[in-house]
Amino acid sequence: LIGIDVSKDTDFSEWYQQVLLKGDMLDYYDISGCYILKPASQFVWDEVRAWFDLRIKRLGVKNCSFPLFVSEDVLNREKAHIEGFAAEVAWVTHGGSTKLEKKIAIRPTSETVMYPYYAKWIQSYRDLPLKLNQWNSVVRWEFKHPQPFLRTREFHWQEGHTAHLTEAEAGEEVLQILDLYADIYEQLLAVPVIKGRKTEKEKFAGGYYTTTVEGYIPATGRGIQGGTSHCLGQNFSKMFGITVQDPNAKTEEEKKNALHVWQNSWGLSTRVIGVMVMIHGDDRGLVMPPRVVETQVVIVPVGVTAKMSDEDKDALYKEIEGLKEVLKAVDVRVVSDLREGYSPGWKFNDWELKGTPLRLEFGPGESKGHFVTASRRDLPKEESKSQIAISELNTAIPALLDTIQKDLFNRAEAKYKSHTIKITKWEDFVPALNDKNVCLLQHCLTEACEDQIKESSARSAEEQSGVPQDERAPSMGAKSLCIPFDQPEGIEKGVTPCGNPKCSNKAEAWCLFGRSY
Ligand SMILES: O=C1CCCN[C@@H]1CCCn1cnc2cc(F)c(F)cc2c1=O
Ligand SMILES: [Mg+2]
Repeated sequence: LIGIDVSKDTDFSEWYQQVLLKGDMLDYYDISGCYILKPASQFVWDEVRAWFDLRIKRLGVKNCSFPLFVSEDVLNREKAHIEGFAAEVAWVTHGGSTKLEKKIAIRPTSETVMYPYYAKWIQSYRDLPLKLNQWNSVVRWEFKHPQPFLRTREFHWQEGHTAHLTEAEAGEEVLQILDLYADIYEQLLAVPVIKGRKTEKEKFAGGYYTTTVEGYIPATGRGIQGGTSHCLGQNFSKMFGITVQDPNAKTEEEKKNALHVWQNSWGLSTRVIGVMVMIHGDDRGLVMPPRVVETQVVIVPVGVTAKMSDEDKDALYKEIEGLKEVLKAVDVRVVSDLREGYSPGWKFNDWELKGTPLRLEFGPGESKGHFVTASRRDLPKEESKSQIAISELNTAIPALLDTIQKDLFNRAEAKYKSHTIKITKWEDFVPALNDKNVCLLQHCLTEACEDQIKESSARSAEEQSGVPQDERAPSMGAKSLCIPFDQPEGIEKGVTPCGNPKCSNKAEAWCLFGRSY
């Protein structure tokens, strides 16, 4: 087992694969776009799930399970909804050697599976709000190069689907969920995100509007969509006939016209793990946030030499077990690495690859002085060591883990902020992208302009690099990431609104643009 043999800065995609493999987060599978989540990454997803599940239940959401399969007729229920996605649908065509009469789709998302039952179950306004969620996996047969966690053909996620009597009530919930998504990133994964609304071009076409949390990957300077909470308006309730009687209807006439319910749908996937790894990892491997990592502290015996007597070694190991108990008593997830035949240095490297936030070295010196030698994984080696008195362990270690969590977030936030720049002159845009920035443009929010910006930024990248765009690789064209809720100060009059010299529209809002995943 050797370390990472490429640098994050010079060969990012190779670095990412090695960090995940050598950090024991996943293993590869013979079907392209599919990966095995090993316990280290499953633990992260389980922590995210427990945290989110508790909070959506407080909002009155219930979990349920709908079938994995969607009949062809049901999936194609509304051409409009599916047309742009047809190429991504995976189909079952045989049972054994018997060809099926009609092929069956594997769910890519569950609107068409669930909403016929919403129409059946929702009769009166007293059945509202209906709030159901599924923790499941879905399949999308992506064409672009797969990337572990970020773009996979099967992925685990949650998909929430709610129905409300009024637009206002739906709108309130859209934002409650978006806030929870932002909290997952910022509080659990130590990843800063920007909240905003998707433009008409980038929103979920079947919906009314899309809100999103947008992350930023410093190593590539690319934005990344972290999770989406859509208001579907009445689009799907009109498609599927989900109606209730108007509770305020007075006359028989009014009673007859049914109200179409207002719906939301919201999803967050195991993509969160990839974002966390890409942001915090370094050339020694994973760097894991204490809040979600399976093992927060590892205790490694040091100074155990061949000339040490067995009883001295046993005594030292016994002391280490005692230290573990002290930490377990304050809910620290701690292990000791007593493997024989491996040097301390080998063990240090192994746990650094796994991104274990804190290593405690304990040998005869520490034992005599009643302290441990602590090493923080998130700091450069030379700055990472400190001595902690054994009597302080039960308060100092939890505090130190909390400090590591906060420092990881603060460093990532500083990088995001310093690489988000306001552009007021078109000629500054592409150079800013090439400097690994995401850009705030005063944008007219028209789709035509977005297309223009995307294609001219892609073209100038090709001209500069001389390399044609690989259709399966992430695009070099910049796209709109979101219209941040937190808008910079007012729109400057007279400035080319959307960075598109040919645009003569009025600037409507500051819009975040960037190359993305
Ligand atoms: O993004 C979410 C959150 C969770 C529930 N779904 C919404 C919208 C999903 C948009 N979407 C996204 N991808 C799709 C891929 C397909 F193959 C397909 F048939 C349909 C879709 C599709 O509708
Ligand atoms: Mg897609």
